[in-house]
Amino acid sequence: MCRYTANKSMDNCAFCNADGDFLIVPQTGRLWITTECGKLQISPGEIAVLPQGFRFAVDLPDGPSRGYVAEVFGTHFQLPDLGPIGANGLAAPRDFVVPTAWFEDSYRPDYVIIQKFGGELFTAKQEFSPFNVVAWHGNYAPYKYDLTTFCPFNTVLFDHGDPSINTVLTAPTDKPGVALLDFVIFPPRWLVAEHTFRPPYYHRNCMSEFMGLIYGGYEAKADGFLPGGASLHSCMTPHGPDTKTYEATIARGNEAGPFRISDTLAFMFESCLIPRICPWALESPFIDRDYYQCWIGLRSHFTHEGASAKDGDIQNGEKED
Ligand SMILES: O=C(O)Cc1cc(O)ccc1O
Ligand SMILES: [Fe+2]
Repeated sequence: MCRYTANKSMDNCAFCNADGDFLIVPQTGRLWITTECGKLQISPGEIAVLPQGFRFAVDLPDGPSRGYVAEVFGTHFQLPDLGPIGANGLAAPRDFVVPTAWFEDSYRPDYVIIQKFGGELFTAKQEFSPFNVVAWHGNYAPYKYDLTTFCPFNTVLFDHGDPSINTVLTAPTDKPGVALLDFVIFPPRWLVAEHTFRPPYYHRNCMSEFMGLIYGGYEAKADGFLPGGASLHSCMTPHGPDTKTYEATIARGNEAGPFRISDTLAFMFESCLIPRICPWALESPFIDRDYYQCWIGLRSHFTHEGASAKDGDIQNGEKED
């Protein structure tokens, strides 16, 4: 999982990932992607999956562009099992779009194919465009998906559900319920839970969570998490809402009515693997070394008031020996 930035369209060259599948999440600037199956044009708010082995070239119609990419090995993305949700909900198969065949039959001297294989890049030269497929059929193809067509399900009475309820696509492992990578979104939606702390709970867990923001703000971060930014909470690293969000939520109390979270689109790549941070990222001047400050000042709002002390309870000020 990583972020990408690009300032130049690919010229007379194509890329091919022999290792795994790419999931691309643009945040700024459209991507016009030519593949062997045809063209996919994606805008921020849409995603594309470029499966292992397809050659593709990317044009930047809006100039400089950035976003996020996840890569999975040894399996492919699929829709999550809907379980008790039943037949319909979350991402619907009808909203996934595959390209229509498109081809160019031209002489292209010095056309370069860049192939990622075993984590290394190899180049080969040829004299023709790789986009010479006149027609295709089958069920292994690049595709795109518009995240606004996602139909969220969530709590309608109490408690905060696991974010996996917002899974758009999952790359499974052999262990049921444990994903190599879940692509989860936090789209505009209604919050209605009663007697519930509605933002994400404070937690640490066995999955590693890489988050990005496509537009707007994120419900757990009042400050410091901006569109285009990213956070990583690796396996068993405690995290949760920043102090400002926590205090604002507590101040609203139990009587907060239905509330619509609008103008926001955050997402998470959630993996059972532990991401290794590359030196390039660790040395980046853009690392937020003060990130922990967002939790400074967190204080307990719990009191013993109203609770009758039982024998054996430890009272404030007493010491346990
Ligand atoms: O950490 C996060 O912000 C992502 C997240 C959101 C949520 O609603 C519940 C759990 C969780 O990890
Ligand atoms: Fe989390």
